[in-house]
Amino acid sequence: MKPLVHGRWLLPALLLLTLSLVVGHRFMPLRQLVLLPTAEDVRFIYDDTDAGGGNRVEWVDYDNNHFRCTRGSDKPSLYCGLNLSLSEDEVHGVDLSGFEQLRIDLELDTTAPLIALFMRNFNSAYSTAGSSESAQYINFHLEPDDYAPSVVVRFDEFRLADWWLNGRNLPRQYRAPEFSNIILVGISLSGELPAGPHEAAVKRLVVEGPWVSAEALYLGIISAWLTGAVAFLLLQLTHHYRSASAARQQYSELYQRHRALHSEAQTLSELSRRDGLTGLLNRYGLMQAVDALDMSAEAPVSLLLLDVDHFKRINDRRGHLEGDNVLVNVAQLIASATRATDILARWGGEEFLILLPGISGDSALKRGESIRQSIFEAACFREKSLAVTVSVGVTEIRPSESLESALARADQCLYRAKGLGRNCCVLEREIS
Ligand SMILES: Nc1nc2c(ncn2[C@@H]2O[C@H](COP(=O)(O)OP(=O)(O)OP(=O)(O)O)[C@@H](O)[C@H]2O)c(=O)[nH]1
Repeated sequence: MKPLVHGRWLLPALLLLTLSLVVGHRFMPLRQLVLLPTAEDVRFIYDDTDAGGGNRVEWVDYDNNHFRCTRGSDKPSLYCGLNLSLSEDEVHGVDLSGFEQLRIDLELDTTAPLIALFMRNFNSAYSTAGSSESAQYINFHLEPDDYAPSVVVRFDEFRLADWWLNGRNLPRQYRAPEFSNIILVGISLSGELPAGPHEAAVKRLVVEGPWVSAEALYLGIISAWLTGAVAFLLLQLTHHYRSASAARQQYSELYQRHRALHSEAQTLSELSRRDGLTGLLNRYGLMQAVDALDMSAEAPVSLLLLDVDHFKRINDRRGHLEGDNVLVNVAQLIASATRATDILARWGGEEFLILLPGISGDSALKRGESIRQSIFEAACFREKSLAVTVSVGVTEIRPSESLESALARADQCLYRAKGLGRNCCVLEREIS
């Protein structure tokens, strides 16, 4: 399974993306909502005549929101301005809470000491339908130094007017400006207007704010990182689990193969030590068995060298296959006449070698005699009218003597047995 290579690039890429979002968010163009002019804007001008004031308002150019306030000198100057309605029923307004500032493009020709920008927010918690006066009055006063063709006022600069707040006994949460349901936006030439005409044209009224609030952005980034981290951990866990399973599977397969090879090697090793026809040890197997034998601990150790008599004749008369059978039967007879601790080997064609640990030369002679007898009388040969006999050379291996040396003596004994007419055993002593 491939490791998660792409993970190397993913982390720097995500860090870069996060950094870009955090930094880029500050420089992203703001979302805008144009309040004026719009195709269906509803606006009207007003003055303080009914309140006993001395200001008179009139349109100079309705299409361009251009109005004039003329101050009469005999009465007080209260207010005079232009309102923009954002609600048909003065109850359902526009939610501006996602915005951050108000931008107003103005053309002014006035010496008014103040220009009030204001909004009204309807909330049934403190407002009554049909009474626009009950909607929150949120305002900000521009002073002459602030007058400019384009003025921006942040929402956090707006305040609730004291005259609206006083006497209402509102709970604390309603004593701060709300922008969630604005039903009216207005501009008013305020303060003590100098006598004479004052003109203002509202070219454009726009609210602006980020497409995504900083709070939502950071929350989104944190959520994305947390989700990513959990997903990454899960992927890692799955990856490691699969790798571990694959490794376990591989280990198990290798172990099975190792066991099969081991058993095969044991079989081959065993085969390499055995004679293919009789199943007795071959020369190589015998040497290994002798190497493993502690001669001094097992002393005395005797050696029998046994040869089938006139075997060539058997082969010639009964065929090679029958000759093989004779060799197999002789091996079986030898095996059944010996102990498990004795070491049996096929030494050559029709020659067998028997090592008898813990057995002296005299006892070995008796054993050789017993083996010779059992072969001579074997029913398996008599049944086939086969006269199978063996001659045996017997010797006791001397302390520290090599096998080759003892074998040479046993061979002499065997030669002597053949000379004595075969089908007999000769002990080394008998020829010395
Ligand atoms: N069938 C068979 N014959 C074998 C095998 N190995 C050797 N021989 C034969 O054994 C015979 C041994 O003959 P000789 O060495 O002349 O000995 P012998 O006929 O037994 O005579 P003596 O040893 O003097 O009694 C040969 O003919 C070999 O071909 C074998 O594995 N199978």
